[in-house]
Amino acid sequence: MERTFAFLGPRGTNTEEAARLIFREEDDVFRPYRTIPDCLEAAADGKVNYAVVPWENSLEGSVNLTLDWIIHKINLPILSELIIPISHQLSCAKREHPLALSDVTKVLSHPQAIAQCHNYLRDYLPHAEIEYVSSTAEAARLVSEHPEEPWVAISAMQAVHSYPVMLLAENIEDTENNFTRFIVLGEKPLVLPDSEKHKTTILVTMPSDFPGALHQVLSAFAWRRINLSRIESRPTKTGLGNYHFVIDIEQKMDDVLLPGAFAEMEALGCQVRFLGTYPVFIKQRNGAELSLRS
Ligand SMILES: O=C(O)C(=O)C[C@]1(C(=O)O)C=C[C@@H](O)C=C1
Repeated sequence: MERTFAFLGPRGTNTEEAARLIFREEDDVFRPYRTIPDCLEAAADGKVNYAVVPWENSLEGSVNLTLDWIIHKINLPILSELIIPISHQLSCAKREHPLALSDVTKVLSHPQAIAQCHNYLRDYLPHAEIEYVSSTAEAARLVSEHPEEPWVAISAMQAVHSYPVMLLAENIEDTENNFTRFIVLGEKPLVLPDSEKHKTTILVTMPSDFPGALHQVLSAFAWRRINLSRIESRPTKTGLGNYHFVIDIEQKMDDVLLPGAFAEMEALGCQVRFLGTYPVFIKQRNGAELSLRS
């Protein structure tokens, strides 16, 4: 049966690579959208079955736009997580001779990608202006459409192959430990391969003026020996100092332990919203195939 996936486009983004790595049925259809909110809204409005969006990067931290849209705008469960290594390539529009780095006036890319290449940019392109665009593939596309301009793009290799650009430098990310987590959201359950690793994500909103609230929330997990892998705070947008907490729990939803922890937090006056319980798939840097970290 056909499954449709919205991804942050245009073709050649890291998000598209992540989506195509895991969803490989013959009938799987991938549709590019211009922004992360567009992807999420397309899934929420039923224009596609699922949205695949970036969620967290090992160098730059959370993708706040994704967090905020999930917290404030849509109500779709997280169905799966994909973690892939990210490498960035520098390219210019196809021309007779490669552009000299000293002649480059502008570097285009997604803000997360620029942040992951700070060292290279400081060392080799300190004179160039930075222009943030909606995705790394959009940067390659824009650069390819302006061959008369001394511009370069930072993008994935797939974008270098997808647009008329030429490679100037390979793997310019600050460290090899550059991984991005992507999540898949949608209304219908997804048929996925088995995974050894699972997570559950919740959103906790504390009552205001409650001394030690965060400590008590954490102790609901600690004394049950439940492992957490991330706590991210985001403003509730109701006033300075008010926060939601997105909490990643290193296990599947169960019948006893997690409901017990959630009930304990609710008894403290916290609101607990369940965002999903899902398998995790990880591609190692040197593995051609998707593999699971044990
Ligand atoms: O622009 C892309 O290629 C994306 O898929 C987005 C994105 C992100 O938002 O983090 C994904 C992975 C990299 O971390 C850089 C950019």
